[in-house]
Amino acid sequence: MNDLIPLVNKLQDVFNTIGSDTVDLPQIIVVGSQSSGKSSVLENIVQRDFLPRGNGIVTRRPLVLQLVNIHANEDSEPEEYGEFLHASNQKFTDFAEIRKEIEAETARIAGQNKGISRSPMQLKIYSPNVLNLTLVDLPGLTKIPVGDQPTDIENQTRNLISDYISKPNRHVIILAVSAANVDLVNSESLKLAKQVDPEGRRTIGVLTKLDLMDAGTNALEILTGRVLPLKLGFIGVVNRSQQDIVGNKPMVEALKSEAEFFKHHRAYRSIASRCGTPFLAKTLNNILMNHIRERLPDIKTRINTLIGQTSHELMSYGDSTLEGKSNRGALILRLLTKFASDFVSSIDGTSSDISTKELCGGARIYYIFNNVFGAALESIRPGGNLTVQDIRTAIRNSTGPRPSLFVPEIAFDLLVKPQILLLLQPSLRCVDLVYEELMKICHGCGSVELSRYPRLHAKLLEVVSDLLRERLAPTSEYVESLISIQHAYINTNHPDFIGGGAAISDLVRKNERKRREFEKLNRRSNNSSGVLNVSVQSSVVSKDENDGPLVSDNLKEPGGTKDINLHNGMNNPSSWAQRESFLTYFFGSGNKTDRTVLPDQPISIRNPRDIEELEHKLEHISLDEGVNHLTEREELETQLIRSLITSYFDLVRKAIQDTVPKAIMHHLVNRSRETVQNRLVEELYKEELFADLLQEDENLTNERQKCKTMLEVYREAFEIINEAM
Ligand SMILES: Nc1nc2c(ncn2[C@@H]2O[C@H](COP(=O)(O)OP(=O)(O)OP(=O)(O)O)[C@@H](O)[C@H]2O)c(=O)[nH]1
Repeated sequence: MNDLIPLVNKLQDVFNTIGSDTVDLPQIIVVGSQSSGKSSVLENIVQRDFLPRGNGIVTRRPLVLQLVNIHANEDSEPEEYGEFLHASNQKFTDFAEIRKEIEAETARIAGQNKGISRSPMQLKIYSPNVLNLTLVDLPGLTKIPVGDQPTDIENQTRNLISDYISKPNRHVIILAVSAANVDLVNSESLKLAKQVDPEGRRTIGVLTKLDLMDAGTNALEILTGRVLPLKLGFIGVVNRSQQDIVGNKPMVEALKSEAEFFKHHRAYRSIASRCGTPFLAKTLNNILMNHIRERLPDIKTRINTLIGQTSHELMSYGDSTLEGKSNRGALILRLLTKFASDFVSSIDGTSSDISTKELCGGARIYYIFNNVFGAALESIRPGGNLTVQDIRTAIRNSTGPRPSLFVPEIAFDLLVKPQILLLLQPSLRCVDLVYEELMKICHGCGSVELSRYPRLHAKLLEVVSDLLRERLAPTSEYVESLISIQHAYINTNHPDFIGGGAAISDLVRKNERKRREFEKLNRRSNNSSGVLNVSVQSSVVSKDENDGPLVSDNLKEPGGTKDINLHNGMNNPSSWAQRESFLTYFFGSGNKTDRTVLPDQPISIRNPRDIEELEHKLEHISLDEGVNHLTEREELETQLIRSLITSYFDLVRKAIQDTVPKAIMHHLVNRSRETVQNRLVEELYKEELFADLLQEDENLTNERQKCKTMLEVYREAFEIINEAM
């Protein structure tokens, strides 16, 4: 077994380096009748005296013996010691103590009087002279119960042994021990082994006590396989007798006597080389070796793969010795061109490593335009921040000292302009988001090769970041100016705005209906009583041809006592402005005097006292009255203003939604995309910078070295495996 130790140790190193499990050697399980010599055989295999032996039943609990190889050190031989699972804090360096502990622990669990127990005792022996192997000594089979043993002792031990030797997943070698001085036909161990290993592939027959056979008899027939054929054969051994043990006969001596026995025995002489404990050990060695060999092809394949992977990794780090001075410029040019083209292709979506998991590069910019920016604009509610009072105040203020005859253009301007400014913040945010995205794209560029040169990589990032930053300000300014442009001039002649006027026409139509009803009422009340009404009437002409010219808007001064007809065209509204658009009428045609025509019309006052009353009334209009109570007309005006604001804002929003992404693409994305390569060359392709830029990353140098070392280890391991196979 010692021959195997160096190989297995070397293999163990291989396993350690490739991070694989240890070589899982088969368990060797010793099975036999009571006192057949099982413990003696086991001790011979381990070549240490440590198991209790004696006449009668000795092994009364399964003993699971794990041998652990500890590497011999160049300077010193490591200490051999044993450790029990039940007393794991105690190191047994004296093997006689181990024997005593086994006896004591057996007695503790299985009692003093021949009783047996299924509960296994675990013992680990650490030694430089052992293989990592598990050996199991089991209680011997017995037919007649003695001492404390139960009546079904035979069944109990049989089941116990079966459990150990029939484990289907575990590779188990059965050492079926039979004493030669008992008829082999009655060998319980062989019977049991046959049950679990009918073809005899993993059973070694061990015949003990050949020295105790009756005079004139021998076991030659059995040992030569003529009685019971086993693939691994029968091996005869002569262990130490009870007398030898009592007399402390050393193991070496015992081995010598055994060899002598076979050499001089008449019957066994011819097969002496295939008898005895050394041959048994050698056979076990071969079995273990074959087992290892079976596993080697797998390990070899694994090492081969590792060699391939590691070589590939090593190549990716590049060869430190290759880059001579003459190649530097070409290398830098290649790396920066690659970086620039990575940047461009990420934006264009032509990059080779396009993700299918998440949006990347240009697609994210598209997402910003359509989803983020689009949603931000959609979420703005034009006029949402304007109260009725705001609108009314604006109207009043914009009319100055004149009565508010019509919804004035100034009020509309005043109110719609701040709404347009609401588009500024999301537009600028859109620029920022795209800028950030381009930054991200630039940080995502670069190859494994580039990672070798952290300084070059950092410089590339710096130059592209500078370029992007340079483009950010003009882009933001341009976008800001897009809003300012919209803010600068309110184009009420915009064709889309007139489309928005349809809503107003509805409003106008409603008002017309109300006006007619009101007129009827008014006429009736004028005829019947002298109730004073101040009625300011204005007419509007709808653009809607079906509607024809419409007259609307009545201003009814609160508590007014007299009709003031401000509008001389009232009697024949279609005579003026019939062909004018609603808006031209409403806001004038750009000429302020047009708008003031109507109030300049003579006011018909029927009674001079009415004027006095009016003046009196004006003096007493309280502020509250003026602010809190909306007249019908004011309500209409407010509604109109609101729908006009919405209509106008919508068309501006559309324009902004369209032009901002275009501006960003032109000023920021395309510009940087087009100039990146030239800029990089301009800034970095300078002879004096080459040395600094191409300074290699220290980590990478270390990685390369580690990789090289690993490759050597794998190659060495590969050689070891090749030798072993
Ligand atoms: N002369 C002689 N005695 C042997 C031989 N093998 C074992 N013995 C003796 O037989 C007795 C039993 O040996 P063990 O090795 O304890 O047998 P075992 O099978 O382990 O016994 P249990 O554990 O009690 O079942 C001991 O006294 C041994 O000295 C042998 O080949 N020749």
